[in-house]
Amino acid sequence: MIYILGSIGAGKTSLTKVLSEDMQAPAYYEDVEGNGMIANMLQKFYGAGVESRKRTGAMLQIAFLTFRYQQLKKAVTQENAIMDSSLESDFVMASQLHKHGEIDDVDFNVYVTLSQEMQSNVNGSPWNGFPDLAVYLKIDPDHEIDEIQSRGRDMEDIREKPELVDYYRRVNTAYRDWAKGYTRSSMITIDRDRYDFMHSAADRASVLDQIETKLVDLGKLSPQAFDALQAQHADGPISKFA
Ligand SMILES: Nc1ncnc2c1ncn2[C@@H]1O[C@H](COP(=O)(O)OP(=O)(O)OP(=O)(O)O)[C@@H](O)[C@H]1O
Repeated sequence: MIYILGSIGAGKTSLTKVLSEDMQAPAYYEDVEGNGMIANMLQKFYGAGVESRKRTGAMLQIAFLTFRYQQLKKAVTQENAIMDSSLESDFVMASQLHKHGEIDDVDFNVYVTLSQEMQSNVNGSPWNGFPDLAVYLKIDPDHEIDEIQSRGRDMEDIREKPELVDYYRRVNTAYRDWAKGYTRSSMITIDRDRYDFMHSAADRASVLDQIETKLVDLGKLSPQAFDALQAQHADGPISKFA
């Protein structure tokens, strides 16, 4: 299993798409628009800044947890399944809400217990329930805000809600801190300020090489399969994303 992690708008969904198409591997997405339960919760969560986060933060995390668990149960049975969000990324989000007093201690305790229970239910499955590789998309906070604005979701818009800037910066910091202490699997960091894997074919090939080289090191991709992918990058089928 491969987890893609990074702060809001870092490009997790895009990278998941690029990598899964390149490797012909199964992909699991957040699917904000397609999942009514999550979409409705997010509208409430973003609705009125700190107040709405306090009111709905804990229940939003339970909603994400439920959805993620449904995905994880399936993903653990597949080789190199790629997840653009995970129990791991949710934990980063839930922890920063707790740290800032938007989820109280009692609710956070329920959340952590439930999350651990879900994790333990998939441990022991074919690929042990934890990822083989975490890919961290590290992005500068100002660049991140540009990306969030340019995707144009009303609920995330800082022109409507300038106070969201603080929230975005806080999440960015939470991911940086998380990356410093992460030990549950191998991890590589992709510099999102340097590589634009959506618009540059050369950057895309470079990012894919970094990830796939690591998968070879981990024994999750054979050298022969890697060679074939390298040739594929040179031929350019992945340029269709440009
Ligand atoms: N556990 C969580 N707690 C709170 N908000 C979350 C959580 N997981 C996701 N979200 C929010 O849900 C929305 C998810 O949208 P989506 O996955 O399309 O984007 P993203 O997480 O910003 O990733 P990407 O890097 O692909 O842009 C974002 O606003 C994100 O902040």
